[in-house]
Amino acid sequence: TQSTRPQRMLAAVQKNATRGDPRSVVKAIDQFCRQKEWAMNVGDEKGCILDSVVSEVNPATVLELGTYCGYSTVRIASLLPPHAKLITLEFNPDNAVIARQVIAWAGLEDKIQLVEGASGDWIPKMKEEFGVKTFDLVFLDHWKDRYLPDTKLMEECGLLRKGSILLADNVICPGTPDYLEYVRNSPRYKSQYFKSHLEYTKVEDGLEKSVFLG
Ligand SMILES: CNc1ncnc2c1ncn2[C@@H]1O[C@H](/C=C/CNC(=O)c2cc(-c3ccc(F)cc3)cc(O)c2O)[C@@H](O)[C@H]1O
Ligand SMILES: [Mg+2]
Repeated sequence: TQSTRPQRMLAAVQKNATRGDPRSVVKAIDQFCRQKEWAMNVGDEKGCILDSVVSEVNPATVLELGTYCGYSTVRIASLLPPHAKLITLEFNPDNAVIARQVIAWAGLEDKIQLVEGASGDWIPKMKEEFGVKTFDLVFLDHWKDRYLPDTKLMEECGLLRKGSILLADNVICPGTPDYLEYVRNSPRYKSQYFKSHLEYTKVEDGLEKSVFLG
């Protein structure tokens, strides 16, 4: 039976990366996507911007919306201080199966909680289910038309505090126009655009970093 792209990506990790070495997992996926098959990971170029924001924020609690195969999950978790926690939401069970194995290969299971389900269902339950008060950093990389509704939901559920950082992928390509308009014009956010390129291509894309002002 035909394999899927996530399955082939996982095979590339298991073949080329060293168990317990997150950077080698990231490198193996980037090589697979450059040399074999494009895939919608945040990638190495935008990944460096992601790394610098994570290092600057030094978050104790991180929420990722849209795990996919776990590339950015591993990238973020590899930079977290001890005892920091990353919760990542993924509603496609096939992708979740792959992501769990990528996370395990990187040896980051202790820092990452992959929750299977939809962001809209889980955001309202974060406090009661996971004992999370607020998130220091949220990485948005799921369906692009869900960035805005989920951001409003996080506000309503009190999951953002003064200084919480939202970092959104793909604000140019495929684009998240309603989200961009909101964070750039709302008095409750201070927003900044980091120009880059769509993963593994020369097409323009970028990350939007938005500080919640409370
Ligand atoms: C809505 N709530 C949700 N809750 C939980 N998981 C959710 C989810 N929405 C989507 N997901 C999951 O996130 C992942 C979806 C990510 C969507 N990303 C994109 O569409 C995307 C697409 C591109 C892209 C860019 C150019 C192009 F020509 C083709 C594709 C580039 C990217 O970097 C992207 O992130 C899947 O694993 C999906 O199952
Ligand atoms: Mg993306």
